[in-house]
Amino acid sequence: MKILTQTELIDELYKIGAIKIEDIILKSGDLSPIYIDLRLVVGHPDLLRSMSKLMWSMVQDLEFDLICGVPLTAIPFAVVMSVDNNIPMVMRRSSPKTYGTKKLIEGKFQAGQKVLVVEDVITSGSSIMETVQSLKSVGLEIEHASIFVDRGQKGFENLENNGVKVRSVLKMSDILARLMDNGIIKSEEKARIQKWLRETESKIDIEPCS
Ligand SMILES: O=C(O)c1cc(=O)[nH]c(=O)n1[C@@H]1O[C@H](COP(=O)(O)O)[C@@H](O)[C@H]1O
Repeated sequence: MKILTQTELIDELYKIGAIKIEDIILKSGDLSPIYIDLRLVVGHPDLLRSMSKLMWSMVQDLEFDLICGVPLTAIPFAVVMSVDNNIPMVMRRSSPKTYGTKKLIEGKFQAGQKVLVVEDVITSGSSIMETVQSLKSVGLEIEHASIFVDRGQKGFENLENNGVKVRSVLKMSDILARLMDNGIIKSEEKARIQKWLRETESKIDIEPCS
């Protein structure tokens, strides 16, 4: 299987409509001029596998016992990483079940085990922190997160300040540079998007977590 290079990957993501140069409301409520929609990747199994292999290559030197994808979009990436490398997975529910076992974290684990958290896109890092807190509440330990796209706003810094080190495959700056190289955006548009990303960054904070 051919592993895509960074530029091939950006071209492919643009081709399937996963990189959108249009105003879209973020989780934060801000209207962003660019949006990365990796939910579309499940419709392209070769691309999903290629992206998961790249995510794995960024973290394979680290020590962890389990993998946990942030629900929902990162779960397919976490499954491929788990199956390809024979590392067990756990799954976080958005709220504990009110029936049956009433568990928040599903799967087989023991307190003290180290979990690699997997996420598709980070903006503030708040989605990762919600999963990290749930994992910690059952005694699991989290040191690292594997991300596909870091929007280059404050997520990296917010997560590091909360004890989670981030390794990402792509940064928003790589995406913007490639979109300009292949003529999809012009330099004025790139500058406009970069200005927006810089200006909104100062508003992006997350609560410190214990
Ligand atoms: O809403 C976002 O910030 C966001 C931006 C983007 O380009 N793509 C995208 O998928 N998102 C969503 O926002 C989440 C990450 O935002 P944070 O929790 O602020 O880091 C991701 O899990 C996505 O659900």
